[in-house]
Amino acid sequence: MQNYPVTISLHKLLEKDANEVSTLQQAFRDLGFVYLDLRGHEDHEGLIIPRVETVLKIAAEYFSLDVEEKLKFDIDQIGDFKLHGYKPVGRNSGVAQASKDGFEAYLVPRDGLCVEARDHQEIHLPPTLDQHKAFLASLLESLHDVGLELLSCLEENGSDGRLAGHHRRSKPSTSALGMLRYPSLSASSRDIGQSAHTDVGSLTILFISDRGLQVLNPAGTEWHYIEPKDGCAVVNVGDSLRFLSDRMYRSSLHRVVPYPGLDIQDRYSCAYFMRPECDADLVDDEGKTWKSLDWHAKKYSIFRATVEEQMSNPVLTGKRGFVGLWKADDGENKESAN
Ligand SMILES: O=C(O)CCC(=O)C(=O)O
Ligand SMILES: [Fe+2]
Repeated sequence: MQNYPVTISLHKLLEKDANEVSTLQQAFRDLGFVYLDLRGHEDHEGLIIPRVETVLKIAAEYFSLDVEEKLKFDIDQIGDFKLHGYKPVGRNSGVAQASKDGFEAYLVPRDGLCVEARDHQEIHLPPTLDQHKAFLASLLESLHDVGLELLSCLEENGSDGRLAGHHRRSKPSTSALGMLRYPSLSASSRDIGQSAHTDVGSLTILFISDRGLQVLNPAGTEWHYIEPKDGCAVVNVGDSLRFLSDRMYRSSLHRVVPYPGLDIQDRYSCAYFMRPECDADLVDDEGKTWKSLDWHAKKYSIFRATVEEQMSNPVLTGKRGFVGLWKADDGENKESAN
């Protein structure tokens, strides 16, 4: 389906085009996903799209290192909140029953790079990334600004700060830039892709090099592929924005699986995970109030759980007993939601 999801122009949003703003709001109520056309969007640091392309090259250089080298910055060993560092392939549960995930990732936190961290610590990156620290920090800032613009457009009562006000530039948050690599995404392999999940934060601004991303339709019956689109990011709503908007905006399940008939090698993605300030209050579906930081920790413990544990836990998916398992014989037009 070529026009799925809808495409929103950042340029028009910046001009406060009322039609574009209402199309964005409707799309986030219905599906929680849009393409965001960033072509020509430039801030004081330059155009966004070429800078993202540079990040993907930096990511390729970094991921080509030996795994032992990369594990010197193991995300599970740096701090308590899995906000900074390297995640090897296979640490999370996978897309199929009893399988493991098929992607490696490096997460660069915003705190310590763009804003003083809660513990006042500076961030030390692996040498391959450290030489690009200022460049990465500036991209984090630019994408945060894009996110703030989107949030202000989502405030229904005319940009009253109700959403953007929980994501102030100068405040610590769990926001981070993720670089991801899927070494092999093929129906014939077992430990592949990324299992069905909703994002923990407010907005994810995602750049993809290849096919494989799927979103579950609002009826919960069918998976749709989201194809890469030139000059566009894929932007989706996460749990925190769903909670902050009193459940008005949808945080949809999505996953990364093989594309029928394709063996994809080295699929890269780059994501800005925009998340609320650490002490923002979030009220979950059971009426429990969480500090944003604690919601983050809770959710990450579920990503590491087995598929069986996930099935009995509604926190990951918002839907008890459903994790959207993929089967190796899922083919074209057969992407059922199990
Ligand atoms: O790599 C992708 O296309 C999706 C990544 C994603 O959903 C995530 O990291 O939360
Ligand atoms: Fe995601």
